[in-house]
Amino acid sequence: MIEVQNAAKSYGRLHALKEISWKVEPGEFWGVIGPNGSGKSTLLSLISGIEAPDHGEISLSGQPIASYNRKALSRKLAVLQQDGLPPVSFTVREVIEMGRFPFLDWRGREKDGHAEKLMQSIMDRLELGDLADRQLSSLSGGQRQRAALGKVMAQQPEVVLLDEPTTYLDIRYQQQFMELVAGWQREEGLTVISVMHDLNLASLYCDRLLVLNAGSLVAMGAPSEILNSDTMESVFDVKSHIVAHPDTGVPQLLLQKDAKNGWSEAGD
Ligand SMILES: Nc1ncnc2c1ncn2[C@@H]1O[C@H](COP(=O)(O)OP(=O)(O)OP(=O)(O)O)[C@@H](O)[C@H]1O
Repeated sequence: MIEVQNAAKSYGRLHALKEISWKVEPGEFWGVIGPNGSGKSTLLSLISGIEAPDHGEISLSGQPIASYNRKALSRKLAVLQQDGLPPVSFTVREVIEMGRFPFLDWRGREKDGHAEKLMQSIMDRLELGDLADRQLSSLSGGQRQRAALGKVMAQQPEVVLLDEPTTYLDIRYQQQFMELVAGWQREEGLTVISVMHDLNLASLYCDRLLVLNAGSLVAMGAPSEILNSDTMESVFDVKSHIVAHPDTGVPQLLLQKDAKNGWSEAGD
């Protein structure tokens, strides 16, 4: 589905990404993890075609990303940022309809006769019915992010790129958001690549994790292969305990308090 071959990107003298090679198969759910500034968003911007690599190749369904025109790319791939929609005066319904842009003909008319049904099913699924006529500027961050997901769903892409999509959400909305994406992915066989800062969420929802550190790809594999105390220390510089999730067995991270900061159990 997506192939990244020796892709590198620098900003001035800073090597944001150094020779990354990576293959994503259709229907996989990948989490991209790594410390601040490790190149996660840069990798996503190369895959989405927003930026071009300095060298190397990125292809989607066997064709270079750069060879797609905007509409053709939008039918294949959608991007959702951490703050997916600004608080503007468009209503939720209008914004979700904007997701249909790649499917409009030259007169701005919908080519797909089932679009109305699709809109309704998205509204129902995301429980946006009551918010449909509200302006984005009157919604909470969590509600706006649900509307942003609706817009991306209306786009009916094959690949979704999510850049820290749950950053501003409270714990309930984080879970709800990831469940909605996971349900959509299972039903449609969607390919998902999500930059994640919350490693426990990443472990719960992603099939595979790609780890970046200082612009280099340092590990990839199932969460059970990746999330261990050694990686946490070498990549993230934190001391942790890894425990198995009682329901699913996937690794979950517990931070250790840092004794270097002068704290000790005995309080001395
Ligand atoms: N447009 C740009 N111009 C200059 N430097 C940039 C630009 N975009 C990113 N960088 C730099 O490239 C490096 C990687 O940035 P990137 O945003 O990809 O990291 P990240 O892993 O997504 O970080 P975070 O977790 O903090 O969001 C950083 O040092 C960043 O400052």
